[in-house]
Amino acid sequence: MAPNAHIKKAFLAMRALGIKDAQVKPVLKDLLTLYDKNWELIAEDNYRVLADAIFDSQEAQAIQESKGKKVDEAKEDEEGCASEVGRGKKKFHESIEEDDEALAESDRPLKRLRRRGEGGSALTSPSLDSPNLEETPAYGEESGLILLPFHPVPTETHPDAGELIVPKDELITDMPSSSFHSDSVERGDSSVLMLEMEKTNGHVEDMAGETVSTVDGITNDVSPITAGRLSEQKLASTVEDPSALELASSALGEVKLNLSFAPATRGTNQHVPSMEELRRAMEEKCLRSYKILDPNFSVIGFMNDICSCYLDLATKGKDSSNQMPKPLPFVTTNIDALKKSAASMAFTSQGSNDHMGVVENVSVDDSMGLVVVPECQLSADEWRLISSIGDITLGKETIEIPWVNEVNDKVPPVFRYIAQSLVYQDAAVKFSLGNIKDDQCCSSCCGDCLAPSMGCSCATAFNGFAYTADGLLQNDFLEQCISEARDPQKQIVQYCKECPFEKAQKEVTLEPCKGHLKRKVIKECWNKCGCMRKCGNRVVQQGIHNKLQVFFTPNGRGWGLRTLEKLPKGAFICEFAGEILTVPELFQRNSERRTSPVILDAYWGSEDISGADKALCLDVMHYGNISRFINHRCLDANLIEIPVHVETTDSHYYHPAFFTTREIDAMEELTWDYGVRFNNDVFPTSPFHCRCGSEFCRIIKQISKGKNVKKRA
Ligand SMILES: C[S@@+](CC[C@H](N)C(=O)[O-])C[C@H]1O[C@@H](n2cnc3c(N)ncnc32)[C@H](O)[C@@H]1O
Repeated sequence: MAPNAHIKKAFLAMRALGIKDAQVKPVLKDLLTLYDKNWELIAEDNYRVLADAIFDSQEAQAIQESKGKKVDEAKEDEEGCASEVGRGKKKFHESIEEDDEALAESDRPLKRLRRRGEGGSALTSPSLDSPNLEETPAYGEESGLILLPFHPVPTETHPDAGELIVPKDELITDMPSSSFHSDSVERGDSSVLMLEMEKTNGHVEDMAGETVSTVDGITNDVSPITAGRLSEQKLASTVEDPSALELASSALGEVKLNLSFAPATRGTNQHVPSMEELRRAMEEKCLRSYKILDPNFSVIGFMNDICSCYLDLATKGKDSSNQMPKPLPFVTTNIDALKKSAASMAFTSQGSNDHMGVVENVSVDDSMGLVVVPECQLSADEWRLISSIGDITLGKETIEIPWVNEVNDKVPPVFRYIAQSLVYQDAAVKFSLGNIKDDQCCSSCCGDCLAPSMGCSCATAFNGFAYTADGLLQNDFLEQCISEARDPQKQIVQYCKECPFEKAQKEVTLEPCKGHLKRKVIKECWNKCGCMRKCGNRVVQQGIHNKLQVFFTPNGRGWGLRTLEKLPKGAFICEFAGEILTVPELFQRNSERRTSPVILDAYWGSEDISGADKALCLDVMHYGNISRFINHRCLDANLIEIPVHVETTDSHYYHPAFFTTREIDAMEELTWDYGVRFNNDVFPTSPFHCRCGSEFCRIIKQISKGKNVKKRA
């Protein structure tokens, strides 16, 4: 690589960390000399050596400066400042010096991603991880736009305070220097949260308070606050007090902002929310409630919101918080992410960054920062997309499913999340009690049909229950399904007299049916049954319950779905929910397809699916659930799709449901064999070059077959 390309990459890497070029230059120069221009060493682990060297040089500089100050102080003491007046004067000087120190530190990077001694990669910028560096902003361009939810109200004494704050220089200028202690933020219940800025030597400075009104009208006693840099926060619980949460601290940890329960409330039915929970709750609140920071936004109001969020989370109770530990997604909050998203038009067409009080060089995992979004320029869909980071289902499932992109700046495609399939237009799917025959339900059951004493007609009509008492698939049943799907010897193929699929292609000469696999199906109990809602024969209808995550795959397969927890064999993951279309309707949608529809053909060929309207399929392109992100894997996929009857036993409609074919580790991608042949041009999805990585990959087999044929010829 040309030397200037190396330099450019190094600067880009540092810019992604919020380190200014001027800070990079001297250190890089030294490193090049030290390493004898060995770029390989410098670039290793995403320029970790360079970042560490910059941090080290900054720390050394800060220590040098503080030593200088101590010498000055000692001199002052020697000269004798013993009188009260003298002490007051000294305190004044100290506070000025603290401000100076903070100012001196304002050139520091936004955040050190990895503190010294901690493992892992120092740099986790998504744009750097991206295999395509071309996609990162060109050197010299502004790379990001974020704004801390912090906007002081202009006052007589601080007329400039109404301006937007640039995080990397964000001294808290609306508050006088020294120490801050706001107690008694009354919320009308017994839990009182104390917000305190404390010195790390353990003592909280009890300063004379002054009354400040907050945005929500609550009047608090607030004493002066020491200038600190929110962008250099350390977010962690304090070690000494497990119920206290450290919100922020200055770079060297001299000043900390802690959130703690008042002693009187300890031991009540409350849990201490994690910083991640709190941060996520606050991010959502800021996106939903504030959207764009208005000039009246006050940091005190913001801190009050933190307290009430904290209180809300704390009083939810331990159990509810345990149900769903909230993994913090790797969030791309910079403007480049949005430039490439559906929201791009809104951003690029309107105004320059200058209009928005712009900030540059944002560390993407500094999620206290928010994208500054001019609200009026975004469509509802775009808003939904941005705010679905924590839960792509937008609350439509009982469990949250976050999305993350550790590879590039892309955001997920716009689609409407639906937890249940919906008829698009012509599909004749209607459920009625009258259509369910007595032998197709278990009206005489009560309780749990899986209890041994029960003789349940739902089970007898379908050769026994498919589920175990643990809610997993019976192993025998699952193994049969797997071998029928994978082993051609075990497959029963049925042929339609007049295949709706061939018919829908409107070819002049109707092609013969290519055959449909006869499938094993599951019948669940439903509303006409006498059993309880939690009956063990109701699994798919209970919905998704595992911790899943949508993520961007690193090898060119777009988005995928993975599990965040270990899954047992035979576990239900999700159903394939989308628009219910007739096959002709599907073919009318001749758009470029990114998603693969599912044909509900489990019974085709075995009975007369006369009339094209009866042959149905599901399309997840515009309306769908999490299954729209499941990628294909040839043959040995870890999910299998099994037809499940819930509301009806009609053969033309069922729920295609995904179950695990084996135990799956946390963070493993969930895959499913679409059944695509790659040489079959009738499969209703756009062809894709398979990158499943399976040793049984059909495309690889085809390629090697082709090579062999050529060789023989
Ligand atoms: C149901 S979608 C899966 C989600 C999709 N990856 C996305 O980003 O939205 C199916 C599409 O994903 C891509 N895909 C799925 N499996 C793949 C594979 N094994 N290799 C390459 N592309 C794949 C293809 O573009 C396919 O049309």
